[in-house]
Amino acid sequence: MLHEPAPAKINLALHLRRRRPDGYHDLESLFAFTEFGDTLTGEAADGLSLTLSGPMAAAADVGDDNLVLRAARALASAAGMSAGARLHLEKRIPVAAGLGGGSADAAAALRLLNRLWGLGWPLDRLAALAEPLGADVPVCVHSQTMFGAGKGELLSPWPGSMAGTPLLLVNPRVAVPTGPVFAGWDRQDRGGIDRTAPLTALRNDMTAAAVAIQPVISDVLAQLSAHKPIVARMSGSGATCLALFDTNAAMAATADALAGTGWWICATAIR
Ligand SMILES: C[C@](O)(CO)[C@H](O)COP(=O)(O)OP(=O)(O)OC[C@H]1O[C@@H](n2ccc(N)nc2=O)[C@H](O)[C@@H]1O
Ligand SMILES: Nc1ncnc2c1ncn2[C@@H]1O[C@H](COP(=O)(O)OP(=O)(O)OP(=O)(O)O)[C@@H](O)[C@H]1O
Repeated sequence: MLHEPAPAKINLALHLRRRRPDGYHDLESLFAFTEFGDTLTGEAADGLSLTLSGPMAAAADVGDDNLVLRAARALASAAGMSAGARLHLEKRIPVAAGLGGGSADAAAALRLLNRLWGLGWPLDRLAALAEPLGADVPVCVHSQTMFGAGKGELLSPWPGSMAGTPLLLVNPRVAVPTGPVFAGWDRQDRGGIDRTAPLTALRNDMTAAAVAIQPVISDVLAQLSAHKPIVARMSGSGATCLALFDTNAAMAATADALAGTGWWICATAIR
């Protein structure tokens, strides 16, 4: 039995640049990954199957459309073989939450099946195959802090490590679909990411459009900011917001203070 972690993705910064003729958006993002995530397990089998368990399994129960299965079929087809694997997903990442959950699962499937089927493909080759599965899937194949441009698939290394930095994730238990948030962007290019700037000088340009759809997101950001984190910011298209802290004690105190809200709260760290 093979095990593969599917770390949740966060956008420490997300700067939108322009709407493209194909309807997608060129962006710049500082992507990072968390110690928290889903877990995919798999073993050899004749046909392809997927079972789900875990706190968020119901929302990810989308049958043949599951990104794990779509990734498996894409890899088998590219490798010229028939897809055979018995897969199981422990689903913990909230769905439609800005944490790239489905993308993380698709990427985990590519890494796991690359091993199970003895393909030996390098990560860059898996990431190229991942592009049609979703804009976040290539970076999830790497699952490490990276700078992304284009739709998010033009990846380059981010110098320095933030691994171990205490991180709080808070989702007000509302699902936010990605497309409508992009559509609500005011199309003002506020500039790309200055790689030498401190995190606090960077932005998530999707925040206003997401707040227009789910106003509770501004409450989450206000409550996190009140506890003086290094930075508090929405991730992706929301509604999950993240806060980075200097110490685990400061993170835990903030988690305690928000416990009464009924929001989904996850105390973790950057991986
Ligand atoms: C918001 C982010 O999560 C930030 O990391 C990503 O840009 C979105 O990644 P994703 O969910 O994997 O996106 P996809 O599944 O490829 O696209 C969902 C929808 O978002 C919009 N979309 C996505 C990525 C992008 N660069 N421009 C877009 O306009 C498109 O309307 C698309 O139909
Ligand atoms: N394994 C999966 N886990 C979650 N959602 C999946 C999965 N497979 C397919 N989906 C579909 O993908 C949709 C988006 O879910 P996901 O959690 O990936 O989005 P997200 O957190 O909004 O991502 P992003 O950070 O890119 O905005 C779901 O509504 C669901 O229909």
